[in-house]
Amino acid sequence: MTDAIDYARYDRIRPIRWTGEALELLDQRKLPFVVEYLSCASSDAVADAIHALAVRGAPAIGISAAWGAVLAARAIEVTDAADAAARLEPALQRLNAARPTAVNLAWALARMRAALLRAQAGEGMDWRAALEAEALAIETEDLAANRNMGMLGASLIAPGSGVLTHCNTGSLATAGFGTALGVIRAGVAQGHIERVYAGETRPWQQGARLTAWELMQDGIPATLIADSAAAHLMKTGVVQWVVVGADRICANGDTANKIGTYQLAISARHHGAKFMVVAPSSTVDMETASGELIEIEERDPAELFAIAGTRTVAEGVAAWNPVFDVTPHGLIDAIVTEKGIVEHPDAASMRAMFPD
Ligand SMILES: CSC[C@H]1O[C@H](OP(=O)(O)O)[C@H](O)[C@@H]1O
Repeated sequence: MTDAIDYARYDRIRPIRWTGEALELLDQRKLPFVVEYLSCASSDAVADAIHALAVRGAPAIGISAAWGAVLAARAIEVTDAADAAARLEPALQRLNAARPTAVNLAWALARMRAALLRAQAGEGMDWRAALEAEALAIETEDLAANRNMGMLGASLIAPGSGVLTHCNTGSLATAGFGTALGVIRAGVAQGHIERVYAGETRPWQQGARLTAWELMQDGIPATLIADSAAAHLMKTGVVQWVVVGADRICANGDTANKIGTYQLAISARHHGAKFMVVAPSSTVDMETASGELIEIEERDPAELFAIAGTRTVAEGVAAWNPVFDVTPHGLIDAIVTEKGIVEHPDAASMRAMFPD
């Protein structure tokens, strides 16, 4: 499924680097003009980097937390795996508390706890080695999933199409290639996608600062739009698909994603554009029945008061800064994961795709 694309050309951007001693994170607060890595030598440093959005993107924060668990394991002086679980738990809790909405964080930490349990049961290698192998597996699986989803999602897009995307869902948000941006990369490579539009994604500007940078690195022509221009763009008829990522997909297909996604879905439906959510199965949370149960992260209102460090708002005004919203499954035409495509998602079709 994935042999038609030269993936090496998309591997230049690596936001997460495990050195064997520390986790190096490409500091996404400084992109696109400063390429600088943050070296995290402890699990708390990783938790801080996730909270501060030095590393962001649902899959990327899950992968980073997994490596954070490896760093925590190295910091505790126990040999017995049974003692390790209890000693490790506070650090895992601090990693999990770094951001609330993306389920990938909790999912990755659950994978690490399960690896520790297997080590405790005496299955094979030393427990610290088992955790390191699990973190590597989580990262490797994510890259393979993205490449597969790219082809699956691109197969839905007819030749000659225009696509609008939101936030950043590329190599910077994952183990590589990206989710929604992976579909765009595959669709462009196959000649299906002729026009790529990226929303700037206020207030953190993931689209303007990160997605535009990734697409220019690829040599893929792209047009940046203000978030507020999206409906007007769709009215002109140049957008056939809106393709976005996800931070948590519920059991009925309701999807939490970057703030502004919900209004894109409403506008897409009004203007006859299709709406695609692309995310690995690590983003699917079958334990959460529907979108109103998802905790929506609210960040410091001050993020709305300045651009690139320059204040643009009068003193004294209040601000409300939710950084995710929920798109109801009825506005989603397709959910693409590495396990396959769920068209017109609802509780039944989601359960059929994710039975256990
Ligand atoms: C493949 S990234 C998924 C998701 O994460 C982003 O949020 P943030 O930049 O705040 O971490 C955005 O919602 C992406 O769609």
